[in-house]
Amino acid sequence: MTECTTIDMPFCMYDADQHIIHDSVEGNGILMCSIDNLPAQLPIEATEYFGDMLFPYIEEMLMSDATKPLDKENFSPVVRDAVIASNSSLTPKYKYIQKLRESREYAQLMTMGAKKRILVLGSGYVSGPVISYLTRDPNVEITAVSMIKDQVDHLAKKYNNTTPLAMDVLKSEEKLSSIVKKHDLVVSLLPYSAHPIVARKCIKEKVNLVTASYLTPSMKELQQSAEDSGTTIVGEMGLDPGLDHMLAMECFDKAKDVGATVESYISFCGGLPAPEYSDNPLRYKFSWSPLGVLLNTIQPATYLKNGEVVNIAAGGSLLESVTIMDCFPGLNLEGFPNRDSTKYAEPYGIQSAHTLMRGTLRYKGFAKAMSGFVKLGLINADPCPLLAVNAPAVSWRELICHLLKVPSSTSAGHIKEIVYDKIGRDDSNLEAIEWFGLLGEEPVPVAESVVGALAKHLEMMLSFGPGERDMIVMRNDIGIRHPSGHLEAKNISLVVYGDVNGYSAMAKTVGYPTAIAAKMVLDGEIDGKGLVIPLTKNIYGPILERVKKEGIFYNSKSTFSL
Ligand SMILES: NC(=O)C1=CN([C@@H]2O[C@H](COP(=O)(O)OP(=O)(O)OC[C@H]3O[C@@H](n4cnc5c(N)ncnc54)[C@H](OP(=O)(O)O)[C@@H]3O)[C@@H](O)[C@H]2O)C=CC1
Ligand SMILES: N[C@@H](CCCC[NH3+])C(=O)O
Ligand SMILES: O=C(O)CCC(=O)C(=O)O
Repeated sequence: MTECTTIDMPFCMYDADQHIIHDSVEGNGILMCSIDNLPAQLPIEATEYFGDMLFPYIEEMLMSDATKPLDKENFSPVVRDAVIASNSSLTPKYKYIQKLRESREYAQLMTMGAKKRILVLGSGYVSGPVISYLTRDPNVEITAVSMIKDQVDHLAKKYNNTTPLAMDVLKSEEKLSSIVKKHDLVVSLLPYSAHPIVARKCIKEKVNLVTASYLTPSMKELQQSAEDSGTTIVGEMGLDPGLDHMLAMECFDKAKDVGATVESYISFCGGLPAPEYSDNPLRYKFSWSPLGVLLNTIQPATYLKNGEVVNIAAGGSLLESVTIMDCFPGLNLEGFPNRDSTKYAEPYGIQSAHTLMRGTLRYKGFAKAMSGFVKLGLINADPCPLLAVNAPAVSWRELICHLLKVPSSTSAGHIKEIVYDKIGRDDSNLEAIEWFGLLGEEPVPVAESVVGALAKHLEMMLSFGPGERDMIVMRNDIGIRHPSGHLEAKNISLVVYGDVNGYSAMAKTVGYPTAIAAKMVLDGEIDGKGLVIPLTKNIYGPILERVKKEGIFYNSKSTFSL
């Protein structure tokens, strides 16, 4: 139907052979009635009858408690049988709806025909270029999945051959399996903690998987089962980790080819606002998962410096190990170590290096302001029932009182004094805490943890506005000893700016390598089984070449000394 019939003209005739609609009820065709304003046209008797039937049940419905499980409610059978969903699940009588939905989605997927199907999980900061790149091939069909329907619907409207699907991947594992099975490849751009669940489904269904995320211990546990099932699981395929590995390996392999030895490797990378948009106390705006950014500040770190292993404890100590970085002298940068760098000595094949360090770059001032948040207990991922969805709302001031174990009736001046002591009586840190409203009356967002709430709060204050852009800066410094005895100090710089009102630099430098790798897996260009990261020439060679076509360029310089 191209339009609805009306109360005055309730019928029309559709002649499918001729593909014409006419008002007459005579002649060939199907008699159609598609009035779209029926509820407003119900006769008054029907409304009254319905009201009379409903009335006896109103009181028990009003008195019910929606947070209680259905079987704990004292409902009459009529009301109980009318409850379609309770506590986020369909009630037993209505479980069939899930089956109907699945068969509809399955039918939709099947209409995609003989094309290659890719399941893209997550529609956050870096997903755009992944879908954009993959849908350039008209033979690729994407199913884009995320929790919020509007977000995936938006992606589906923006890109060709993209079908949206809103679901919570972690709450519907059975459904996830059935969807994975219907695809040729999965690209997971979910928060990294979700990847092992997705990877297990992929292994079970023998569907290859690509992520931009670190291969964490729980991913590494899957090595054997992935190999046994013949599944390829590509990880660390973004910017950092990702392009950093590829640029390093290209350099190491070239050094080895000429009989040289790599003595040191230092790699720093930062996703930053372009300098003109760094005007806040953290000098930072989010271009990728805010929770990921915040949690990274309390990770432990290990690196090798001049032959000595340096360990930095978890809980924020790395913010104290910050150093001024002069690698891009026009930028006021600082750097701190990122995770365990030493574990790359072997996969990089540079076991003899005396220095091996990976780190994070920020504008100067980030680490100090962030350390104030750490000291107040705001970067804490433990479950916090105080912030649960059904708990009474709390303000940031009340949360700070709770974290500092002082009564929330404490006067504003006294709270400020206690906070000031807690952060080492640092004026600029106190200013930052006030700037972000953390002593104010604004309600704390609902979240599973304090850091989850802070991530949501900061994301609202530190996102890129219209016309603003981000940048990514990466710098690899490599010391290479040549057979002649000369030491080559080689630096590789990668600087990319976001497109104003287009893709961010982070989305491009994470999304394009991920998408290129996904296409390579799909086309059999990457065919290793088990866990794969981009350290071999057959992988990094084509990717480093292909990202150039997407505007991602790097340059290198060398100086030699004896
Ligand atoms: N290697 C690298 O250089 C980089 C790696 N990454 C990694 O890439 C991945 C994507 O990053 P980014 O886009 O910044 O992350 P975001 O946090 O912006 O996006 C995550 C997406 O996953 C969705 N999601 C979260 N939980 C579920 C769930 N249970 N079911 C369905 N959908 C869910 C989110 O939906 P909603 O928005 O509704 O919550 C959102 O669309 C992350 O793992 C990140 O760590 C990111 C940047 C750089
Ligand atoms: N380490 C850099 C880049 C991270 C990109 C995501 N892995 C930063 O935190 O800004
Ligand atoms: O996805 C991950 O592994 C974590 C995010 C990340 O890449 C990082 O911490 O730099």
